[in-house]
Amino acid sequence: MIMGANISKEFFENLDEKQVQQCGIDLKVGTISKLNGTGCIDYSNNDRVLPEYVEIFDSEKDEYIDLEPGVYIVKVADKMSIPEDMAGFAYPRSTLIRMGATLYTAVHDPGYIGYPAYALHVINPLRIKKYARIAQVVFVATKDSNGTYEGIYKNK
Ligand SMILES: O=c1ccn([C@H]2C[C@H](O)[C@@H](COP(=O)(O)OP(=O)(O)OP(=O)(O)O)O2)c(=O)[nH]1
Repeated sequence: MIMGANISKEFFENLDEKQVQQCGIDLKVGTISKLNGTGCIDYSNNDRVLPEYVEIFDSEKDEYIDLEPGVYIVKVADKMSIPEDMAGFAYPRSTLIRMGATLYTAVHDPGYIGYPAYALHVINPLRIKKYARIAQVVFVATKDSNGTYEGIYKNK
């Protein structure tokens, strides 16, 4: 079952009412980075390498950015703390899709705490203004989870 927003808003600090949707929470843009170099993904994580992130926008100090088609990494400005018996799934806002851009997102694990990062695929040129709401996250109850998230992205 998807949690109603009156439950999931408790997983965030400093939310604005505008972010509280019917069954999800809208997430704001924090920073935007370009990718530089080659990533490496393997089985054990021993050889895991993330490409260099070159920050090109920060909602704290910039008003807007005009993005050309390409792939960028967006770090959201909202910190979430997911309970041990829930998981989160983030989607692009439909407004973003209607402008010819989308997000690629993964599972938000039980026990995860932090500011998620998503890949933003800009297909049609796009202006993003500071703290734009670009994603919506929904939370579901998990049954019999195998522990909580303790990986390298926790508290980042
Ligand atoms: O699009 C997403 C989805 C999730 N997360 C956060 C929440 C999630 O709990 C955490 C780790 O995600 P995942 O388990 O997919 O990471 P991994 O690549 O398997 O890394 P690890 O080795 O730390 O498990 O990252 C994001 O930042 N972006």
